[in-house]
Amino acid sequence: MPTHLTEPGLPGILKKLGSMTAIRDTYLVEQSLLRTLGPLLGVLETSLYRVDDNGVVLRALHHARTMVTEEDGVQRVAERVEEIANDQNIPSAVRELLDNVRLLGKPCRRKTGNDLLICYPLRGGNELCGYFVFQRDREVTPVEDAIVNGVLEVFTNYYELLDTSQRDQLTGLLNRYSLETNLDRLWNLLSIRIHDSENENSRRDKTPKTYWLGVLDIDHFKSINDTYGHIMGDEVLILVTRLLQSSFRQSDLLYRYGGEEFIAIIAANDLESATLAFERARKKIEEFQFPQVGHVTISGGFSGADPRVLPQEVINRADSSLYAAKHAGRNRIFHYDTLVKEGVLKEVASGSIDLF
Ligand SMILES: Nc1nc2c(ncn2[C@@H]2O[C@H](COP(=O)(O)OP(=O)(O)OP(=O)(O)O)[C@@H](O)[C@H]2O)c(=O)[nH]1
Repeated sequence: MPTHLTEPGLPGILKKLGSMTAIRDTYLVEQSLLRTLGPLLGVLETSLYRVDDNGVVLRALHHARTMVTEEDGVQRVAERVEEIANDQNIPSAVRELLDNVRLLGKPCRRKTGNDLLICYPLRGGNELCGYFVFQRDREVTPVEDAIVNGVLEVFTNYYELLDTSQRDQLTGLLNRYSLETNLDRLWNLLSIRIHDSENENSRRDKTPKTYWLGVLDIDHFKSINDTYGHIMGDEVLILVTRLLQSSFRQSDLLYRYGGEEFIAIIAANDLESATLAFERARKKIEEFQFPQVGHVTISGGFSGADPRVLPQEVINRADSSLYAAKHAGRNRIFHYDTLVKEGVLKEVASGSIDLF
C-alpha cells in the first residue's frame, strides 16, 4: 500500500532513533519503533507481535497513519495505536507468515492480493521475542533491508536494557518502579480492553472483561529469614514467584511490590472466578514443600481494577483487605467489597479505609 505522506530521509530516521532511545517506558518504545519504520518503508500500517518462549503471541501492537483534513483545510497526519492482548484475532495469513519466520529464523514474505505481507523476526539475544510485520506493493530493497535490520537491532538492544531496569533482580518480576511509572498507561489499557471486549466486533473474543488487583504477602517472612538465614529467605522468594507465575495466566501481570509483597493484576469474568484464581495461588503455595523451610503461606487482599477508580485507590483497597487477612489469622485472601459489605472494613469519604 503506497503512502502519499512525505517520507523522512536518513537524517529523519536517525532523529527518530534518537527520540526512541530517549524514552524510558518499554511500551512507548515499541510504539516509537513502529512510528520510525512505517514512514521509512513508505507504509501506513505496521504491527509488532510479542511472543513467549514457545512462540505464542502474547500481544500485538498495530500502528496506523492517515491523512486528515482539518476544518481550516490544513492536512495533518493522524496516528492510531491499537493493542490487542492475545492472539485470538490474528488473521490467518499473518499467523502463517509468523510461523514461517519462526521456523526459518529469517525475514519472510507472502502475497496477499496485489500486495506483499512482509515479516521480520525480533530477537532478544538469540531468542525469538517477536515479529515486525507490514504490507506493501513492492519488495524490500537491499538498502531498506539493511536499515530495517539495523533499526530492529537498536530497538531490541535498547528494549532489553530498559526491561532489565524495570525488573527485580532476584525474581525477574517487574518491579515497583515499573508498576508505579506505568500505572496510568496500564489503567488506560484496561479501559481499552474492557471497551473492546464489550464491542460488537469482539463478541467472539473470550478475553474476560473485568480485571482484579491483588496484593499478596508471604506470612511470617521475617521469621523464615531469622530461622533459616537470608539466602534461604531469597530462595523462598524465588520459589513463591515461580508458584505464582505458574498459577496465574501468562497474560496476567505480576509485580514484586516490596520485600515479600507481590501485586497481581488478573483478568477474570466475575468475582467468583477472581476468587478462585487467587485461592488457587494461595493453595498452591500452602501445599508446596519448600526445601528445608517446609510450609510457607501467603495472605492477600484484592479489589476490582476498575479503570474509573484511581489506581492508587485500588491498591489501597487491596492493601487494606490484605491487612484484614493478616488480622484474621493469615493464609487467606480477602475481597475488598465483601469486607466492606460485611462491615469488616469501613470506606470513608476520602477513599481511605478504617479497620473496625
Ligand atoms: N531474604 C530476603 N528477605 C527480605 C527481602 N526483602 C525484605 N526481606 C525481609 O522480609 C521481612 C518482612 O518482615 P515483616 O514485614 O515483619 O513481615 P512478616 O514477618 O512477613 O510478617 P507478616 O507479614 O505480618 O506475616 C523483613 O525481615 C525483611 O528484612 C529480600 O529480598 N530477601
